[in-house]
This record gives sequence, structure tokens and C-alpha cells, in this order.
Amino acid sequence: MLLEAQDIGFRYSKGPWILRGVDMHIAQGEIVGLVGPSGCGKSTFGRILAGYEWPLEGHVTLGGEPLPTAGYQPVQLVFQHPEKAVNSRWRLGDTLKEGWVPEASLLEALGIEQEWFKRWPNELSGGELQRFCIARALGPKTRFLIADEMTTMLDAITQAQIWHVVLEIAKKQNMGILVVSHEWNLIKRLCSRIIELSIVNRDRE
Ligand SMILES: Nc1ncnc2c1ncn2[C@@H]1O[C@H](COP(=O)(O)OP(=O)(O)OP(=O)(O)O)[C@@H](O)[C@H]1O
Repeated sequence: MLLEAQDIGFRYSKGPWILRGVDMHIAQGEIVGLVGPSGCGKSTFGRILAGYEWPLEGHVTLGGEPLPTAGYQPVQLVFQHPEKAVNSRWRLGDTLKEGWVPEASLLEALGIEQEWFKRWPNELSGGELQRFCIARALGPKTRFLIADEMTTMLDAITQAQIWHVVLEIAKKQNMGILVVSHEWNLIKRLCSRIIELSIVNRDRE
């Protein structure tokens, strides 16, 4: 199954075009890097791939079909700011169980403590909260993971531990991953292919 973006064009309201004519595909089981200068639209593209934004031009398909608009989203996005990805009025245990119920072994591997379940999001550090977001995204129905600066806020050792767990699950579930990052070492270590986005040439508008 392929996650495909064809001829994607996007801009926010009447602002300048952020993306124009962007093509990409990822196969299940493939790990692909997405790089490019700050502001070129990597996060925006990640949001489009996961169905959070609708492209103004082109389309995104999963296995040849449009992304589902209801139910579990098989393209999961984990981005840099976990505090924006969880409901601040839900205890973390409820947030986690919203999508699926992860096994204790996965929680342990991600360093998630049971005691955190009854806490509110603002009672964890950013890195602790991010582990919840990662666990939530790794459900059995996830086919592709968009990891947008997913481990940027973690120290090097925790970052390596988390990627080890994510790669293991991705392999087991034949998941494809798009790794969006400014960290070249991480991209080179993880990815078999790298896609480069560039700033849209304003002369084309
Ligand atoms: N909600 C929004 N409304 C208007 N403009 C936005 C919005 N979100 C992002 N932008 C603009 O869209 C452009 C692309 O932003 P985006 O975050 O996708 O880039 P990026 O490549 O991920 O950047 P970085 O590497 O710095 O994280 C930027 O110029 C940004 O200012």
C-alpha cells in the first residue's frame, strides 16, 4: 500500500503559496526523510498527508483511495509540540485510550509510567507528554507515521530509545514512516531515501 501525494499546492488563506507541485510517495515498511530549509512547508505538508489540512491543488491517496474523513486515521502525525496534540481537559489515561489500548510492554519500552495516567497534560514535561503521543499514534491500524521533529525535545539517549521502539513496531506492523527533521545524523541513520522540499519560487505565482 502506498501513501501518495500528487501535485500538491497549498497556501494559508490568501497568503503566498507554501507548496506547489509537490509529489511524493512512501510504501509500507519504508522510512523516508523529509528535509528542507526552515519555513519551506515541511510541517504543512505533514499535516496534509495526515488529513489535518486539505490541499488546494492535487490530492493525497492511501492505497489509491482518498484519506478517510471519519474513524481511525491510518496516517498518524506526531509533531513537535505534544501540548498542542492533547486535550488539556482530559487526564492522560483517557487521551491514550481514545485511539487504542497499548500493551504494558509498549508503555514500558517508551518509558511511560502508569502513575502518569491520572495526571493532566500540564503535569508532565514536554518529553514525557510526547511519549504518550507516540504511543497513541502506534495503534494496530496505523499504516503510516508522519514524525515531524518527533524527538527533537528529547535528550540523545531517550531519542535513541524511542526510535528503537518505534522502528521495531513499524517493522512488525509494516508501517511506513516519514521522518521530518533538521537533524541530518538522525535522517541519515534512519532513512533509506530522502526527499528535499524547497521554498516555492514566488515568480511562479
Ligand atoms: N496557520 C498558519 N497560517 C498562516 N501561515 C502559516 C501557518 N502555519 C504555517 N504558516 C507559514 O507557512 C510556512 C511554512 O510553515 P511550516 O511550518 O510548514 O514550515 P517548515 O518547513 O515545517 O518550517 P520549520 O523547519 O521552521 O519547522 C511558513 O512561512 C509559516 O510562517
